[in-house]
Amino acid sequence: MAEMRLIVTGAGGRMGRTLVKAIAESKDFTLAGALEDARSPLIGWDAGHLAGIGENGVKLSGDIAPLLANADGIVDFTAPAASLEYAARAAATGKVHVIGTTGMSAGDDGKVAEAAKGAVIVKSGNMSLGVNLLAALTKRVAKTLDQIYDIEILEMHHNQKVDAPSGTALLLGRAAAEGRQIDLNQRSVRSRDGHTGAREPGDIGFATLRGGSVVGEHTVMFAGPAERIELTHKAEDRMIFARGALHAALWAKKQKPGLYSMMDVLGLKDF
Ligand SMILES: NC(=O)C1=CN([C@@H]2O[C@H](COP(=O)(O)OP(=O)(O)OC[C@H]3O[C@@H](n4cnc5c(N)ncnc54)[C@H](OP(=O)(O)O)[C@@H]3O)[C@@H](O)[C@H]2O)C=CC1
Ligand SMILES: O=C(O)C1=N[C@H](C(=O)O)C[C@H](O)C1
Repeated sequence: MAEMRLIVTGAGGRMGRTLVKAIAESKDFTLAGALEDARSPLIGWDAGHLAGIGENGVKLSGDIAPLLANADGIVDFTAPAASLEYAARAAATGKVHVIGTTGMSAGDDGKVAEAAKGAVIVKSGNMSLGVNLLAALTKRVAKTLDQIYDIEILEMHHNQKVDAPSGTALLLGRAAAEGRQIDLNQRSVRSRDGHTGAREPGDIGFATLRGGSVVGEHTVMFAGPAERIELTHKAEDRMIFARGALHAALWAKKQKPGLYSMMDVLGLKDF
């Protein structure tokens, strides 16, 4: 089988460097380009060097246009504005676009859905098998237990993370809401401070911790009378996200244009 040629965006970032390494470790992919913001001081640096695997001859560039003709897809862990631009480029050229970027607004999600009319887009707040399995379990438990069990989602990440709650926490919240057949937007409590009053039954609460070098930890709690059920995932290495994203890219190559999630990729939608 021919290798899939992938452009990695944000190639100087934590996930970009991990993706460059994951691509080098797999026989299924070739690095077709490495991008950073055009104003980045990393433009011109060697992507392999930055990833700690030795020079690979792919220099970081600030312009995706000339790279697209020789690529099958884009793997993108950057920032919301950048991912919207790459989604539009993917749609215009019919390339696969795997989006791991979190912190997008509802309006941003609408633009991604629009772009997915012309491209196969896989977007997920977490590309790991473990978290997507956790989401499937969360949905099932939320459906089984009645509303007397309060749902709270706790996450912790490293001190450089810029968005909260994490994309994963929101993904787990949506899974819980789906299990309970409620609208997360109507029932989510993102922060508590001061005299908040008692907890409203049926709300889904989010709590955020930031510190140190934590890759990503998430717990969904079902707190009932005299007992508590907790489902937890702890990411120990960003490689789990990178390998998930590459798996998604290969899967996407065989799909029709549309917007897909990792639950589609992993066959967990009807779990
Ligand atoms: N879905 C998942 O499984 C996972 C998702 N993530 C998400 O991925 C995103 C990135 O995370 P992380 O790697 O830790 O963050 P980093 O800040 O380390 O990396 C992001 C990189 O993207 C660069 N960038 C910004 N704008 C552009 C642009 N227009 N074109 C190309 N590159 C650009 C940034 O450059 P600069 O610093 O100069 O702005 C930076 O180097 C976050 O939203 C995070 O939440 C992370 C891990 C897993
Ligand atoms: O920014 C990160 O680091 C991570 N972001 C994703 C999120 O927002 O959930 C996934 C992972 O937890 C790491």
